[in-house]
Amino acid sequence: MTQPLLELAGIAKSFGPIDVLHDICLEVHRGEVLCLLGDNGAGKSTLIKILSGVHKPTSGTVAMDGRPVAFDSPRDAAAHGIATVHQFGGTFPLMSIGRSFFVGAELTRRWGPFTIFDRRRANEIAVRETRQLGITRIDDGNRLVGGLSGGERQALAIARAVHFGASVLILDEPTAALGVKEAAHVLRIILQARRKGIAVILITHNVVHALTVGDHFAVLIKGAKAADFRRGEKSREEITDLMAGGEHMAALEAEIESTMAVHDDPQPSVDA
Ligand SMILES: Nc1ncnc2c1ncn2[C@@H]1O[C@H](COP(=O)(O)OP(=O)(O)OP(=O)(O)O)[C@@H](O)[C@H]1O
Repeated sequence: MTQPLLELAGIAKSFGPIDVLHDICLEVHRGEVLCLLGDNGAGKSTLIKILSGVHKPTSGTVAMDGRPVAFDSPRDAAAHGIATVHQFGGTFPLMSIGRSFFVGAELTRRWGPFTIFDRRRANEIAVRETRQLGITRIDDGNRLVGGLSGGERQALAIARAVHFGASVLILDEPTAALGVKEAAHVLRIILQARRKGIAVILITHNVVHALTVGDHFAVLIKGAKAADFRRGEKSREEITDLMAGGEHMAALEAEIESTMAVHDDPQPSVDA
């Protein structure tokens, strides 16, 4: 296989006496979707915070294109091409679409002796880039971000990351708060980003969503990598069990069903 775009070797993270991540080794390639799976508290957010420059690892190395990198801040990680989109798109509800698209990288133009924000061009680009991802309902860059649906906000945030040249796109639970149709749209956008050669890291609790778009899967259990496999190597049931920390969900399901059966049993009728 080609050289990974992103390579984690022996990453560990402790917060004081609390060891949260242990010896995580992972490779992410261009044009692939890595699904990072795991139960609540498994360490997924901590790992992506290391990748997005929020936390520094206690030990271990991160390399991009074979060269070690260390991120001093989220801005530094972004400068290395790592974009992180959070559950609600991380956008600003009271800003217009165009302005939020260019936040931190304002497009300007001259107006007499002044330099001012180029609202018309910003709106034009934001709308065009988002529409290119198939969100055709976004047609006016002056609209407030707060008026967009959850899926549209995700699309806007992903379009922004793509526009600013992200090579790694980290999506933290992008479909968690969405209905079926909107989630499908976001999954389609993830595939579009993959087609552009972007390495996508998708954090999700939804096995169906992961299986729909994932090429590669890593499961964290209690801060350690418990499994690392490629599409087709494990069944949905096996993945669900792994995500539940290795406990057999099938056994739990059978238990629930038998309890429900007792409750559903029709009461014997008492004839007077
Ligand atoms: N700053 C911190 N200080 C101490 N402990 C922390 C800190 N951040 C995270 N932890 C602990 O690390 C563990 C992993 O947390 P993390 O948020 O990374 O898990 P997660 O897999 O993202 O969970 P979820 O799916 O619920 O978001 C948890 O037990 C959490 O309490």
